[in-house]
Amino acid sequence: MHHKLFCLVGPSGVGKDTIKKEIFLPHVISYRTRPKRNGEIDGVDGYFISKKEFIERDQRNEWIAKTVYDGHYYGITKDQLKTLYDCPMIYVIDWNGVMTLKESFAKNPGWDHHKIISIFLHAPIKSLKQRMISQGRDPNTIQRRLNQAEKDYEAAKYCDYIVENKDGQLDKTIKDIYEIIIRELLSLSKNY
Ligand SMILES: Nc1nc2c(ncn2[C@@H]2O[C@H](COP(=O)(O)OP(=O)(O)O)[C@@H](O)[C@H]2O)c(=O)[nH]1
Ligand SMILES: Nc1ncnc2c1ncn2[C@@H]1O[C@H](COP(=O)(O)OP(=O)(O)O)[C@@H](O)[C@H]1O
Repeated sequence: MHHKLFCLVGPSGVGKDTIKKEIFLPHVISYRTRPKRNGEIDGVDGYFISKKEFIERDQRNEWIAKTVYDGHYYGITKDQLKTLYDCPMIYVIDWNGVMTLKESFAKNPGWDHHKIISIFLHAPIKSLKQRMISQGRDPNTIQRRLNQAEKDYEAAKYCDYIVENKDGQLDKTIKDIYEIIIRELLSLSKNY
């Protein structure tokens, strides 16, 4: 039996990575082929690898929950989820990846896809833009991510929870997410 996997889903700039770091749970750190942003650390904010390595590992079927976002590849290996045997984890992932994970869990004995809990983080598009500008992200990348945001918002209707991350209210958002996590973990213990 494994623990619950809390997936943070949402458009760029909504605050997924910031919130992930504030939640006191082990993180699933994904491999990615996009360049490192200022201040990002390899092995902490992601494993930054080349497209060539990603494709080679793909040919060996190593990835589950892989995706392509803005021309870059992202994924994790099944082994990275072994921590779930000991405790719950948190994972920043897109809706594509949540679906792939659910399918993969459903096919594997001992893995329960109901234990994948998706939390959609929402903020209006003008906040996304302002937050990415404040981070000093490159203007072209910001524009491409804002174009993609329309599509990212659609995932909200499929997620288990929607949390609004209002401007200047990060603490409230974190509290809301902790409440969800605690509620979900209590329901897990009741089911045992
Ligand atoms: N399916 C999948 N999506 C991922 C993974 N890692 C990150 N993502 C998603 O890829 C997208 C881009 O992530 P990132 O480059 O960090 O950009 P940001 O959302 O602008 O911070 C986001 O929607 C993430 O949720 C992964 O391992 N699998
Ligand atoms: N509630 C909030 N109000 C204002 N700024 C926020 C809030 N939440 C996050 N931010 C800021 O928005 C920026 C984008 O957050 P980030 O976690 O990188 O987003 P994502 O991972 O979803 O792309 C960061 O500079 C972060 O500090």
